[in-house]
Amino acid sequence: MNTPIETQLIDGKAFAERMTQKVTEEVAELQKTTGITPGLAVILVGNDPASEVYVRNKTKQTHKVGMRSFMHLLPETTTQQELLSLIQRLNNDPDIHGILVQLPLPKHLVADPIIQAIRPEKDVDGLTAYNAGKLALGHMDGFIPCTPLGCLLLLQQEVPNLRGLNALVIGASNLMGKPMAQLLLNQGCTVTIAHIDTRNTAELAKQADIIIVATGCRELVKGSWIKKGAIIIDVGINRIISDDKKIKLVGDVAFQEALGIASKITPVPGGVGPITISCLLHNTLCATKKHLSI
Ligand SMILES: Nc1nc2c(c(=O)[nH]1)N[C@@H](CN(C=O)c1ccc(C(=O)N[C@@H](CCC(=O)O)C(=O)O)cc1)CN2
Ligand SMILES: [Mg+2]
Repeated sequence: MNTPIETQLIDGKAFAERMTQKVTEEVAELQKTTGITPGLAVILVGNDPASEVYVRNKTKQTHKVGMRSFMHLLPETTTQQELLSLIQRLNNDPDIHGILVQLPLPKHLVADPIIQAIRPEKDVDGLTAYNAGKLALGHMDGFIPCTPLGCLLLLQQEVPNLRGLNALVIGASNLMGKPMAQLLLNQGCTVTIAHIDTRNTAELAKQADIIIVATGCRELVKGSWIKKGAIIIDVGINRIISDDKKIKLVGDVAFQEALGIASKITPVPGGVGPITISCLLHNTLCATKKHLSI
């Protein structure tokens, strides 16, 4: 008989609060000992409403931990060259220790050359070829993209030894799926990556001890895909109109179906999302310390 098991919710919000508190203490200590305040520059091009919310939260939390925030809100009409010139200016500004270009960029801009223009020492999003290459080589001292780093920290809290576990990463973006797979590989997991052209994702999921999903397809992962006792990390954030006509956030996992089958799951909202910004602040603090060689 298929008896349901108790599914534990992984509280990302509480984890993020603890992490942010630690960054706050370290920023105060750094200021006391060196007089230096970490500075984070965030660039947002255009008016994507979700990006505006994320960028506003980044500014708010940057101030809250005692760092300086340099916000660049650019119009939709910004050209590739204007954006590259701004990045050059920020690269050379000694008050700025971290630079981030909020993604996605408007369609007329080509994201990769813009991201690659960021000096690797200020690339707190971990998206330059240098930092991605470091991670691919198994080095953990480069900058690691914030969302996969947050997922790894949550997983390590739940499962101290990940060695030998079967992990399925669904989604292969540079921001999430690819670095996530590298991180899990570096932890000793047997990693499979499923993506848009994968034909048997459900079958792969049934073999997985850990499923990490970041596709933007609402409720893609069904209860029937999940092995009993698996751990699910849901990175998806999809906005839907609920029966009572309110906007509701749902993940890439059919949450209700997963209950009773998964041993642990991150909820949406309140799972992975909040840790993304804590990891950004952590990376900015690390960038400042590296700059000071401490
Ligand atoms: N340059 C980058 N662009 C983007 C990144 C990134 O790491 N670097 N990640 C996402 C957006 N993002 C931060 O930028 C982000 C996404 C979600 C959350 C969050 O707290 N989510 C909440 C729900 C909030 C809501 O949408 O109402 C949750 O899941 O509980 C924070 C940051 C894409 N772009
Ligand atoms: Mg584009």
